[in-house]
Amino acid sequence: MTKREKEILELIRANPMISQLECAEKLGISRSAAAGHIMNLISKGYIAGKGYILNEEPYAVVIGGSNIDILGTPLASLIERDSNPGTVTLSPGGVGRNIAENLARMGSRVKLLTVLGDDLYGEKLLDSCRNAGIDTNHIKTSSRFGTSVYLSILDGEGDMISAVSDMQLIDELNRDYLESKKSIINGASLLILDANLSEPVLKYLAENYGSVKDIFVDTVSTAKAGKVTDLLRYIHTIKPNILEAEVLSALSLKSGSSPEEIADKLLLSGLKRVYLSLGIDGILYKDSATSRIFKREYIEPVNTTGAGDAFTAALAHAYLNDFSIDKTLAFASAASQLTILSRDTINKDITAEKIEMMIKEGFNE
Ligand SMILES: Nc1ncnc2c1ncn2[C@@H]1O[C@H](COP(=O)(O)OP(=O)(O)OP(=O)(O)O)[C@@H](O)[C@H]1O
Ligand SMILES: O=c1[nH]cc([C@@H]2O[C@H](CO)[C@@H](O)[C@H]2O)c(=O)[nH]1
Repeated sequence: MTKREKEILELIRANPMISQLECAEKLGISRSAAAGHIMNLISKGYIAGKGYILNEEPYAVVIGGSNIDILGTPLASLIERDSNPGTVTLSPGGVGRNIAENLARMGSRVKLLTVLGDDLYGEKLLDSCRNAGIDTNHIKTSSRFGTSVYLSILDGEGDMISAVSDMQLIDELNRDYLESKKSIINGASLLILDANLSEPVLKYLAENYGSVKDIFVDTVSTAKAGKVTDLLRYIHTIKPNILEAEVLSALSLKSGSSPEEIADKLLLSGLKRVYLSLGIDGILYKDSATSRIFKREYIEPVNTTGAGDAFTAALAHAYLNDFSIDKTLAFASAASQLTILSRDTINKDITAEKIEMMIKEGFNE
């Protein structure tokens, strides 16, 4: 398929009833040229029939941050305010990008809307996304700031001690860019956002798409979760950990609220489904009719970074494939477990089949 045919196919995918003239105008070519490309797409079998109805799977659109993760792990217990011998590794990261990569590796179709710097890290991230099977055609590259970086120090157990995220570039993921991707977003079966996005962008997406699309949100961190507090009514599914849920609900365990009460308060806002992640204690799920606690056996983590992102991706895969709530809980928890067994933020071996196997046989086999 030529680049031009690809562009036309994207337009038709987003709007199967689009006319030749509209295609031509959007691409700045003549109507007859557009007609020629469409004929080629028909003869190559990409267009199934009149009306341009395509035979294709539904897809998710992920809109969020991409980072290079630099993870330092000391060989012995960390000595603060000192230089610790250990290992330093680089891996592709960023919550939105991680969700997209996990989702693609699970076998779902996914298009990523993110922004990368015009530098080596940006190229590395673009490659990693392509290799994972993400549709990268709509990613923005900007030379205004460098590619975002996340720097984290882990303890001997693979748990994060502290981290700094440098993500100024996310401001380039702005309303103008998203307006230009309207047709891609409109064609999505599911919209997944992360709280790396700026407050105005989150508001714009929630207000414009919340009533026509199911929106999943990953709250990222306690520092960023607060950006979606006033948008909960537009959100279908959210997966905060307990600290992020405290920010969202303005309740706290310390002042006597239980995780159930915190989840209930979030549901009162109009949100449909809450997966409250409790770390090694598992997950509390709540919707207006159901409440469940789900916990798998404890496993010794290698690196817990990215466990939550794999969980959100698995929720999305389950949604796109109509899993029951029970199956969703088992699937998403097993996806997190596979992730914490990997040294990198993403377990490159993650597939839906591997996750199913983990559910049946446990992690030893
Ligand atoms: N050591 C462990 N053993 C078994 N399951 C675990 C373990 N750690 C995490 N999990 C599973 O992974 C899920 C998500 O983990 P966790 O609560 O650490 O992520 P999070 O805080 O939501 O996200 P993030 O990765 O962004 O910090 C948990 O709900 C649990 O099901
Ligand atoms: O503020 C942020 N901190 C951390 C991340 C990313 O979280 C991932 C782990 O869950 C990791 O890849 C990091 O880049 C982010 O996107 N924004």
